[in-house]
Amino acid sequence: MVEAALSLEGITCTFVSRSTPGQRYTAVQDTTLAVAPGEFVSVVGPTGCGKSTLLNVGAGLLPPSSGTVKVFGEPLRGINRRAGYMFQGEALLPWRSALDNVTAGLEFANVPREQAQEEGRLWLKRVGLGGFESRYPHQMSGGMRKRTMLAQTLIRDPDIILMDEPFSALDIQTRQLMENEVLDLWMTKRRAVLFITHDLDEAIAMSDRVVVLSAGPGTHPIGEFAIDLPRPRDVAEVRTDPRFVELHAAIWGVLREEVLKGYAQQKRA
Ligand SMILES: Nc1ncnc2c1ncn2[C@@H]1O[C@H](COP(=O)(O)OP(=O)(O)OP(=O)(O)O)[C@@H](O)[C@H]1O
Repeated sequence: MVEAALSLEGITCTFVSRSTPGQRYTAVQDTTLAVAPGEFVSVVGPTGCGKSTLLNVGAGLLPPSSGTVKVFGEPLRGINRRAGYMFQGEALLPWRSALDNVTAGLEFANVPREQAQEEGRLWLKRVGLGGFESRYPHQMSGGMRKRTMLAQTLIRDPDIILMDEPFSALDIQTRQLMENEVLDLWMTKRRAVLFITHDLDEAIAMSDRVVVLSAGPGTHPIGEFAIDLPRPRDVAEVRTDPRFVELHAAIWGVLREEVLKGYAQQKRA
């Protein structure tokens, strides 16, 4: 069997309340999830169920209360250096130009400035931002900022790419363009991707496999679906494929109840 690029084994995450120290909340319970090298896996689940928590565990940003994280078979200690992480929100430094934001990771890795700048220009071109090197974040649209973040994440060529609802703030057209761009880049490099989304259409259109999480507390996987749609895919066109419709119905059958539970919990909170 091929060694998983990222493997979360029996992960439980319990948070202690800061305001009431005796109070605990188990967000994720006994979750096992693996991504093979070159595989694109999406995790879907109701809002607040623990998707970001799991991704933070995989990134090494949050040590689990129990369970093991392995990266290419090695137990993870500290930050996952083989992973690139694209966050949900804005993660650009406002005082740096697009180019200087993209090259930040290379700078921290002590890559000589000239080489970093050359690679940065290349990556900005790849994400459709050739000519926008000197723009500052406040001078760019939301879509341009997301493209810059994508280049910033991919420039270090990580073996594992962790993405937390990267396009949720974008309008649907820009979002689909970016989803296709990510798929094109992924097809050329075939890195392991763990992609978090609450959008089932996006998950099916992008992935090889979709994992469904239960509502919290004690979130855990309750379903797993292989997405056998042919590649290359266009995320807009693939939605009309009868197999897509079939998969959507099957996954929604599992997810629907959990979404309702998650919604009811949020209303109570
Ligand atoms: N550091 C923390 N301390 C206390 N509780 C936390 C902490 N981090 C997350 N939680 C709680 O754990 C649960 C899961 O949060 P998480 O952000 O992982 O959910 P999510 O599925 O990514 O949510 P969304 O879909 O809204 O982005 C939530 O109830 C959240 O309030």
